[in-house]
Amino acid sequence: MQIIESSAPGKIILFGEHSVVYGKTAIAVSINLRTHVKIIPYENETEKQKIKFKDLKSSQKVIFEIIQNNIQLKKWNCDSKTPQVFAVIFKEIMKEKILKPILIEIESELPIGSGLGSSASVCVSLSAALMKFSGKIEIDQNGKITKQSLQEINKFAHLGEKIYHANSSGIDNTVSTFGSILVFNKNQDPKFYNISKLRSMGILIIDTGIKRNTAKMVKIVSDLYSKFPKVVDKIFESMNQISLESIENLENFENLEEEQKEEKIIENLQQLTELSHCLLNSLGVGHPKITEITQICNEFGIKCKITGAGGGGCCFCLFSKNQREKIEKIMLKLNQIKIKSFITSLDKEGAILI
Ligand SMILES: Nc1ncnc2c1ncn2[C@@H]1O[C@H](COP(=O)(O)OP(=O)(O)OP(=O)(O)O)[C@@H](O)[C@H]1O
Ligand SMILES: C[C@@](O)(CCO)CC(=O)[O-]
Repeated sequence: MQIIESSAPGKIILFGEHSVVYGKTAIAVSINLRTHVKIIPYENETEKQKIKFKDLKSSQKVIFEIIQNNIQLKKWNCDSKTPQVFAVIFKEIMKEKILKPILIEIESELPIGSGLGSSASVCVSLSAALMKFSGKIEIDQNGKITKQSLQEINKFAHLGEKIYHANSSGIDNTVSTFGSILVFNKNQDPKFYNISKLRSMGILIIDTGIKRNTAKMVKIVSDLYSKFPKVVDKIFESMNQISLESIENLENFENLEEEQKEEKIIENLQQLTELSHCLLNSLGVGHPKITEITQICNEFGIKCKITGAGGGGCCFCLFSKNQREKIEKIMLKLNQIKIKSFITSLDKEGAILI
């Protein structure tokens, strides 16, 4: 058997994190930082699967044993839920198939537990690789995974995401599976926009360095919602409206020249990200470090927003070609106070096999 390799992107949520869990519309985009999975035939040991987290400490190596086609977690000296996620996706995809011993390696370009969808990209790339391993994946004549197989990958990946946090809306795995600009409502079919609409848009990612856990942040919002349902629902509704406004914005300005049109769209998106950020703060998922970062960005007239669950992790600024100089100044200033930042861009590619 040959080595199987897959990858899937991380994401930022432009609008509607948290409210999306309650059935509101949100917008996410895939970014060009990816998680890579390798399945390597493992010749020496029989009846064993190993999974290696290249980004986590080497002691956090897990051994699975297959006993009568059932996966047992034999050694699990690791506080990540990834072994459990792997076991569930593996069982679901492999079903009754005879298993060959394999080594699975997971490695990511994404900061982990930081709002860039690291867990979803693990679930998606793992599902894609295991689908290939099981021989169930369909590839079209351009060598791409077919839409139908992507839908299956997404379904398996969502099972994994639900282990990381039970209340997963499915937005992170969906954007990681299909890529592009995703309009997501968990009660409707997903809709995608071509990223050529925002070809020149840059994204500055700023990492507070504060690790947090999506499940805990989702719980904070759910507690607030239980206490003040009428108030919080109004906040969710405003967030929903911001998403709808941004879709209109993407579809507007047909009468303008391409470049002017993109400038206008980005300008409006920036204003909407500021509104969205304030609403997230009101839900209790902000952090003093993010407030400090937001103020620095404001000094240069640039808007900054939380992405994902909040409570630390990463925040981002959207910028147009003309704002590049300001962004570089922000990066310099952040660097002086030891805050890491980097520039990335949209990536239209979702899950792929290499
Ligand atoms: N490269 C990786 N290798 C192994 N496990 C990983 C890797 N990346 C992420 N994980 C798992 O995902 C968990 C982080 O998931 P979590 O949902 O809290 O954050 P996130 O996905 O980065 O953020 P968000 O859901 O807000 O976008 C980690 O604690 C780890 O268990
Ligand atoms: C916080 C949240 O809305 C987004 C996490 O990236 C959770 C979810 O939608 O599953």
